[in-house]
Amino acid sequence: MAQYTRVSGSVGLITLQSPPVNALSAAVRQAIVDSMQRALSEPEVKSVVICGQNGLFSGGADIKEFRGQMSGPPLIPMIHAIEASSKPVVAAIEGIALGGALELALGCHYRIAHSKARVGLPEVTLGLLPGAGGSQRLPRLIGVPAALDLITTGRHVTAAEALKFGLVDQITDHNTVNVAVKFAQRVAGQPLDARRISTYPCLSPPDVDVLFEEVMQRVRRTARGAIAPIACVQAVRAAATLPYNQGMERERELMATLSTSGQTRALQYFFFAQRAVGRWSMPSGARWDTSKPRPVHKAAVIGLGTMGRGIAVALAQAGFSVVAVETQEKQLMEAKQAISGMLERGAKRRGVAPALDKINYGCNIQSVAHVDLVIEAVFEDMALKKKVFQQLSAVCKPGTFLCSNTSGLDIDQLACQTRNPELVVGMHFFAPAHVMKLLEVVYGPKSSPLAVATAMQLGKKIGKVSVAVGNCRGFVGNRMLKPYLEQALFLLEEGATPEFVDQVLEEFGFAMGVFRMSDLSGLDVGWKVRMADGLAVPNPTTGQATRLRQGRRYSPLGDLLCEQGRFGQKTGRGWYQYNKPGSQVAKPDPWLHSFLDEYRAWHALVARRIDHQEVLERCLYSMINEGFRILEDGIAAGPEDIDVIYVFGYSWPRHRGGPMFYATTVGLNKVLERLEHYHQAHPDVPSLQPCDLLRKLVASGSPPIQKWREVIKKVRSQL
Ligand SMILES: CCC/C=C/C(=O)SCCNC(=O)CCNC(=O)[C@H](O)C(C)(C)COP(=O)([O-])OP(=O)([O-])OC[C@H]1O[C@@H](n2cnc3c(N)ncnc32)[C@H](O)[C@@H]1OP(=O)([O-])[O-]
Repeated sequence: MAQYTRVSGSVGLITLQSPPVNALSAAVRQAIVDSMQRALSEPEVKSVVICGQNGLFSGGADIKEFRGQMSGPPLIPMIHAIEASSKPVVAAIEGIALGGALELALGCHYRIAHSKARVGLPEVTLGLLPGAGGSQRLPRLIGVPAALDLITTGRHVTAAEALKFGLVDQITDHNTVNVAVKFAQRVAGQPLDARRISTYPCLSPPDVDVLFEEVMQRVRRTARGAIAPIACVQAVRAAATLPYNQGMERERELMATLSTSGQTRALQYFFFAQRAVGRWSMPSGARWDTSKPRPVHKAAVIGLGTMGRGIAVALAQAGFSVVAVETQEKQLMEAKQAISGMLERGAKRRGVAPALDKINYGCNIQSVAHVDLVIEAVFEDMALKKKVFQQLSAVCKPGTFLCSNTSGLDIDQLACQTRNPELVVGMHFFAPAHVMKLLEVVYGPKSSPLAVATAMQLGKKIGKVSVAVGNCRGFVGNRMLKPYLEQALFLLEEGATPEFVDQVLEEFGFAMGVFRMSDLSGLDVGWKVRMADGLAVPNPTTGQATRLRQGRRYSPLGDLLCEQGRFGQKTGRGWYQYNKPGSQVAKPDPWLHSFLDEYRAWHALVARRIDHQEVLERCLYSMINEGFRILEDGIAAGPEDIDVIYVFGYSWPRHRGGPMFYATTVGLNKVLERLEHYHQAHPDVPSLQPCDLLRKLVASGSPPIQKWREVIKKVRSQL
């Protein structure tokens, strides 16, 4: 809705009213059209101001409406009518003007923004382009280079930056609507021809072709298969090379292609999925809206290796007082230097003072006695972690939350070491912890809703997307990674190369294929875990038995590489070779190819030709199958949690929505049928055996992903 009032005698004020973000729903658009007609027909009204209620201009088109048939007046003619108005129209921008809302403001003759407002055209992040004239008006107003930047990245800019670009005419620290109304009174009756952006020529730099070529190359490189950024460049190019009307026609064509693509559906799903994970629930029935967090003022990090350093930086940068503890004197000094460097570089990038004084260092666990929350980040060794939790329980003041950054160990075993197991949760950060957005908050059977709520809130405050998950080996992310890694190794045994497997996965959209990723993370990490589990054994014998461990098929390939000291990038050798240890440029390694040949000969395996489809299906469907098991087990509350974890923590291409959403685009019946096929071919690989939930979803007609929770509830109630 929108409210129309007359203010100061001669100004028609249109206030958008559609909580929570005044999105431009059909009702809002209709109300704008009606209000404009009224303002134009009332002789007393000399000018118009458009604003949004509750200090928020608008979050743009109503994304929920994209799912169904559009109704109500379309945005394009509505904005054209505003621009063509004979009375000046001023946009009073408070809070945000994003997407269609900024396009609406670009149709106005003037734009006045509050100094704290943010504006942007984030349509690209939803798999779209600014398709209500934004791709044609913005370059005409602020020039091609700046428009290309804003439209292809979707980034929000501050009012100050918008003023610098000429995107807004004025910024104010005062009541924006009042300022805009006064402004509207002043400009009433003035000629408007020079204020209609669609009539402006599009000013391009002399080397505009080179610029478009460069931007297109950059976008193709970084898009990882996403089509919207490319369409955005094409639309701006149309603005730069065609008259306005023809440019609008091109915008319409490109928009039509994007809006029917699977990518925009995936990105819209993902937009809501990101918000859904904040509404967490636990199997006990505890929920986000009934569990209050306790404020955390002071936090501690125990163990200052790579993860601990990143966590300390993330906390300090968000304004928390941090006690950083490392018991080895030499490592403490190194960590101190590294953390200060990270804080200084981060502060320089953000143009703020480094938060060096937020961190106090200590080499004794006693120094955490007075903090509100501790994050343990010592080496991934259960015995060591148990000892730390015993010490923490004895040292910390009553009520301190004790969290572990373990990437997969049993939270419950750690909780059992403490006097208050209800205050123990996992906080699984991803490396580098001050950069990566994902945080898995892991609750054990004893974790209280208070502890979960507090960890979730802390995650939010330090800028993480936090997902609450249950306690099991590997939690959600690493548990699903296991079958994916396993299939990749089996494919090598059967005839593929690391380069081919990686190429297929990177073409799918992963930032890195499985082998390049393993080289980056370090092959020794998984090796140590497999040794502790009794899986990796030295000097295996020949024959079938070597490739069977604990009753299931096993590939010792990764162990054999580690036995040769090939730990990946850090040693300069892994699945690839590198110029020197630490180098990131992976090159195919002839040694590795001969090693694979010898391995196959040793085990009497005959290499066969493996195609693109088999690599994708075996790696991805086995991972998706594990995702269904996770849902069945109640470790993740819904598919959105899994998808958010995979996009933010494991570089799953966002335009494919996450593994569970991807399964719906493939078709659940097809995923089931292919899993059955591969399981028949590899009966000793349990991860290929389709899980019950997948079968039940297919049997119930493959409902849309938004309905899965109902089926899951039914499956669980039958257990
Ligand atoms: C021809 C077409 C051309 C135009 C295309 C477009 O305009 S495309 C659009 C271009 N615009 C964008 O891409 C902007 C997308 N939105 C945002 O970036 C952020 O939501 C924000 C910055 C507006 C507010 O951030 P914040 O952290 O303060 O809050 P929050 O994020 O938690 O959201 C609060 C609630 O509002 C909901 N909701 C929000 N926006 C929309 C919407 N447009 N629609 C519907 N709903 C929307 C959101 O789901 C949530 O609901 P819930 O879960 O409570 O039921």
